[in-house]
Amino acid sequence: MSTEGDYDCIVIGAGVQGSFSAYELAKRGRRTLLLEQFVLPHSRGSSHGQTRIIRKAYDQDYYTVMMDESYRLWSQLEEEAGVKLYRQTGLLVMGPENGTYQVIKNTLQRNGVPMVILQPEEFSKHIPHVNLADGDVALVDITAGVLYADRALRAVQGQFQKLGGIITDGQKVTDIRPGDLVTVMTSGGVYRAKNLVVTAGCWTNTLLSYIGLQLPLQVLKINVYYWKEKDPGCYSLQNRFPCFLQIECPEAEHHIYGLPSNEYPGLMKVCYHMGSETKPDERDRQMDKSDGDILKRYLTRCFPGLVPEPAVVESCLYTVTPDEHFVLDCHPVHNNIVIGAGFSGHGFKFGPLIGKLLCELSLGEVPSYDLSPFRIRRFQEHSKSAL
Ligand SMILES: Cc1cc2nc3c(=O)[nH]c(=O)nc-3n(C[C@H](O)[C@H](O)[C@H](O)COP(=O)(O)OP(=O)(O)OC[C@H]3O[C@@H](n4cnc5c(N)ncnc54)[C@H](O)[C@@H]3O)c2cc1C
Ligand SMILES: O=C(O)[C@@H]1CCCC=N1
Repeated sequence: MSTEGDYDCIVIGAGVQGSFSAYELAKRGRRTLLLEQFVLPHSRGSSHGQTRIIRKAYDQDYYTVMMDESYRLWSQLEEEAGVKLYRQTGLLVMGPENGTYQVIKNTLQRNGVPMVILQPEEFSKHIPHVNLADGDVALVDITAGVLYADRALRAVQGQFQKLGGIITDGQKVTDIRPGDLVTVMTSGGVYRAKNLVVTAGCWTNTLLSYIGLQLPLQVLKINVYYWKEKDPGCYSLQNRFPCFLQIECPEAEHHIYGLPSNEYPGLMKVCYHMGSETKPDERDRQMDKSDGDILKRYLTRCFPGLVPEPAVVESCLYTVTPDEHFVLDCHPVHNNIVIGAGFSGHGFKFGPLIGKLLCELSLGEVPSYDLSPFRIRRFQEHSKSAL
């Protein structure tokens, strides 16, 4: 058993959201313990892997507005840690003129986000090697790009430790006792703190079951596919190929997205924004790869420069809420317990801001943004509160 200790705050889960929350708390002078069940770094949750998309192209204003600050916080971390975490590539958004594409375009315009609308007749001049589907239109969110995910986790955890924060990995939290001092039991010790932040990704409901709460969260296994370029480099970051988001296409019910080839030379990451249900500890027993067939059909039609057979397949997990919006809130009864969950496959880019917001909630401050879209009580009819 490790040494017991009292902290101002304990954060459970060292994924992107827990790591940034711990870092913010330490920056604000709080003695903070970050607990992680696996030995770090690990690839069993949602935050591992080389890359993520960062963008302002959203269908809700509040995400676009929040991204303004998130970009600034990412660049602050880059400066503090002396590492490059973001590469601007732009995000090519393609889809039928009406529907989600139009909503995203309106949001970008309303919020003055720099973008380029590509006329179909000049599309291939700007974006070679891509066939814009008949009836589709396209724009580029200029602000968007690639975040180096694994590197970002290393950077934020390193900065947290430099501020005196303690990371205890390889210790699974097995019970939580609420109170003025919250007691957290792990496989290796017992810890106490005035405040607790739960950022446990797909395992959130297991942890919430110790404190009388359940959220309507669905866990999905996402197959992360890389596809070989026929002409190496033709979709590469070095050749200024952008990230892309394909909305509403005949092959797919859900979005398809991709990032330029970079981390594995000659391979481009293209994935389906949907997966099959799993339990977090049984991810590798979920073998459904039907999304691969959807992607093959789409790539054959729209990305003729890729071999339509996956070259590399990795795995990752989404924790999805019914409306795909995050959960950022205090526990309904124990207000010294804060929950950050349900990032629904789009939370990485917000990491630094989520950390700041969860820190503000934890310190009892008025949060910097209106958090009503992220409240637990929106799930009234879904939530199985055992309180
Ligand atoms: C394939 C894929 C592509 C994505 N693409 C994008 C993208 O392009 N842009 C974007 O913005 N977002 C993207 N996302 C989403 C983003 O990566 C997630 O929203 C984010 O990583 C969620 O982080 P988290 O900290 O909530 O969860 P996690 O990273 O899973 O962290 C939770 C941590 O809690 C730990 N934990 C759980 N239970 C316990 C316990 N009992 N005791 C101790 N520790 C515990 C876990 O081990 C884990 O390390 C993508 C996600 C996936 C899977
Ligand atoms: O959040 C993102 O940018 C990616 C791409 C679109 C679907 C989900 N994640």
